[in-house]
Amino acid sequence: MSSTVQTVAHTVRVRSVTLGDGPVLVVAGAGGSPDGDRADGGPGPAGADVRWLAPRPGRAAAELAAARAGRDVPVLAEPATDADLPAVAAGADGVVVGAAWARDPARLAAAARLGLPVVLQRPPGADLAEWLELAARCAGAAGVALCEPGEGTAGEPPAADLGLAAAARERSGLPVLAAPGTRLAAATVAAGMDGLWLPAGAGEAEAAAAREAATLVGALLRPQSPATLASARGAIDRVDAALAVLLERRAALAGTVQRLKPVGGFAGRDAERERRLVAAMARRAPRLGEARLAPIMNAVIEAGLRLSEDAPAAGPRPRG
Ligand SMILES: O=C(O)C(=O)C[C@]1(C(=O)O)C=C[C@@H](O)C=C1
Repeated sequence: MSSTVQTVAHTVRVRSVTLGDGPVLVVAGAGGSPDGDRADGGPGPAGADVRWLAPRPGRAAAELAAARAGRDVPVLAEPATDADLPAVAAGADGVVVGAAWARDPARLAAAARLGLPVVLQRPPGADLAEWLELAARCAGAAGVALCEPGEGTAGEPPAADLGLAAAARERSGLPVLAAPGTRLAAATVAAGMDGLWLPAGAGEAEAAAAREAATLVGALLRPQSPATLASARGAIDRVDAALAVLLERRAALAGTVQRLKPVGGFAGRDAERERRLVAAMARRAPRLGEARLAPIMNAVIEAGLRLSEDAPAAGPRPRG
């Protein structure tokens, strides 16, 4: 593939996206069993930042081409056989070394030599030392990212060992993807993971939950240092998304307070309470400080009071 693939320290560039710096990426597609579910080039869930394809033996070229058709999303490919490597090199933006390949030194080396970024899954039962030792053997790769697939429970998609994945990230400095299963998207982002890996079979709802966790939890917990206008605006958009959720929640709570106070609304405004909440916020936002926060919070408070007058029933009813 003629796509640009480059590595910056601790980040791995996969065509148009970067793992390890910037937003948490949603990676969706194949895998999920020790051998990797071999999938066709179907569309995968909408909203994924990266596709993960496990082409069937001998069909890598055709299935990669089908996966690319109509969607400008970077594609990772998990080869089935050694004979598929040239097609992967030609048609994928990164190569996945799945559990079935990771412990085969010749195959690991051959995958790394393709010159693509490598996504190295932790083989079943591998401890941190073994996983990082395998990563160190990826000479020639255009960067290495780790993927923590977790162990499956009966009837459930696998969920990552987040403690192990976080330790791998800290120890190696490499970006790490981890499988959130059906319930741990927010926890996976909070654990510092750089990508959420949704194995084959994940539907639109799981992809949407992953995207939401990447946006909201990422905005709160993931430091960003964007270098381009587009990436800086993307980071602002994520922070604004989190702010919107919090503002809506705050307005509902303020509405509850209005119904609980002896005198609610603008008539019951409490200047001392407002001053104290601004001072408390300034301790978490020292660069903005009280003087800049005060007018912001005044606008927020007044919007809440107006909402409680316009739509008094919209908030939750106080209990007891
Ligand atoms: O805490 C209260 O008394 C409220 O009515 C809530 C609230 C707010 O939105 O935080 C709104 C108006 C008051 O002047 C102070 C604070």
